[in-house]
Amino acid sequence: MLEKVKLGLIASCQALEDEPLHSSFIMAKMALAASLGGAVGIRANSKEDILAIKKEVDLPVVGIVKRDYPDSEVFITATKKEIIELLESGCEMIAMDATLRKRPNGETLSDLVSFVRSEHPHIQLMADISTLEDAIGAEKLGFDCVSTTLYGYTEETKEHKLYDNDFSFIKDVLEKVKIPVIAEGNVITPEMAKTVISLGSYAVVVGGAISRPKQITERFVDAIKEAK
Ligand SMILES: CC(=O)N[C@H](C=O)[C@@H](O)[C@H](O)[C@H](O)COP(=O)(O)O
Repeated sequence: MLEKVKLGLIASCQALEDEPLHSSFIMAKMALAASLGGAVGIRANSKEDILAIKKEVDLPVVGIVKRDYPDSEVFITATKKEIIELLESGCEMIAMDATLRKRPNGETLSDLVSFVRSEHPHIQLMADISTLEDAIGAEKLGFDCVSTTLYGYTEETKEHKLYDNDFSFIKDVLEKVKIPVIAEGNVITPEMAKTVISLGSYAVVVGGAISRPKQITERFVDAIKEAK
């Protein structure tokens, strides 16, 4: 998958149960629209959505399963159960939370990586990181790439947005790891996408700004309010 998405746009097509567009049919159509627009890869949540997307578009998919657990804050591909679902989905790459936080059931990131590597070596692995330490740890564990997905979404980083200080977080990650760094999270304009690629990101993932109409609408409404 990595070869196919180099310097390109990965469109994240996700809608959770509480979102208006929650539907595998709609996510597959979103992916089709993204594909027609020139996206080179899709990021998607759940086996059902990925199966539907795979029928609609011929693009590589990075799959996740979002699931909440009572004993952990980790919710993106948290345990082996989610990995097994993704292995049945036909996705080319699996992304998982690669923060240093405790996982549910006492499972460990290193065991999950070893499981995929030993049993399914053709599947590539993306580390969803929130800090520099996460990125360095993920590279040591043998991930194929890191994505800045969780920067701004953990207790430790919640005050930050990816675009803060001219994308200083991405610059730091790019300096510290050799594996491809993918820019993801709050890339909300084409200019921002261009910036992260010029900084050296391997590819860029854009979600809400493409596939979450509620979020896009709110941005327009807020801008209009400022003009009043
Ligand atoms: C933090 C979290 O749960 N991120 C999720 C990860 O898959 C998605 O909800 C995001 O849409 C995705 O990361 C892309 O980011 P943005 O939608 O900001 O372009």
